[in-house]
Amino acid sequence: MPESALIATDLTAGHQSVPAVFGFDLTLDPGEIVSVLGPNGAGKTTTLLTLAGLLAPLSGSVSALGQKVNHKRPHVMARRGLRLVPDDRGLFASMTVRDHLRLCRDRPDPARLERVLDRFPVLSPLMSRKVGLLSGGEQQMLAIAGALLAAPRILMVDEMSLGLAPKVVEELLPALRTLARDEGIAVLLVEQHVDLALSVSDRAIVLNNGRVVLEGDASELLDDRDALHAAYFGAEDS
Ligand SMILES: Nc1ncnc2c1ncn2[C@@H]1O[C@H](COP(=O)(O)OP(=O)(O)OP(=O)(O)O)[C@@H](O)[C@H]1O
Repeated sequence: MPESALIATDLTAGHQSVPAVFGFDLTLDPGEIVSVLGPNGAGKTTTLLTLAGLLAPLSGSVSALGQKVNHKRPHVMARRGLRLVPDDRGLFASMTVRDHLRLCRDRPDPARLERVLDRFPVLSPLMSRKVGLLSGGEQQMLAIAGALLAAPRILMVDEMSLGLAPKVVEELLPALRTLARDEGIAVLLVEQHVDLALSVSDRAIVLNNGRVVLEGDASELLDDRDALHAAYFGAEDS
């Protein structure tokens, strides 16, 4: 068995000492895609930021790539291969696309750049354009392309489908599935598009009010509409 890419144990996470996520456990393996789902304010982004080392846990522990995540030095984990695409995309608006992609690479690797751009052909003619002038969808593709260029071992994406045309999402998500499998990247997605996320994931976790209310095999959850509905909106009285 390969070593797990990410392990979170009994995590309590929140902001300014106010907890928003309680008792969260996760084991994420290389090549696996797990989606974190749930209604607005459920605690998905808080969880992701804490797992990525950008927010200190209030209690519990997180280890990634065989090392305890040091929340005071998140760049160390980034260098080891943990990449997060935040929901605001984290781009440099005044740079050109070319310079932005250059910045995303630890080491120049033209072959990898070519492979990544193959997945995002829309970016190729935009290399000289300023990032701030790209459309929302183009910016999202650039953010994901930039994260992939760094050859991540763990990739976390907050709201991947945000601003993307449905057709693009339909192509991008399966491409992510292939990448995860071929390169052994452990992927954690936060997604509002439940069916899309489940269709590409191995497992899913539904948070509501900061607590895990449902988790399991993605294909089984996809078939269990009642359980999903109850996880989002609460069980109806019979
Ligand atoms: N910077 C912050 N300071 C204080 N509270 C915050 C902060 N960010 C989020 N919260 C609170 O933490 C809780 C969880 O928010 P979070 O953003 O993690 O939810 P989410 O599931 O990602 O929501 P959405 O789907 O709407 O983006 C919410 O009650 C939110 O108001």
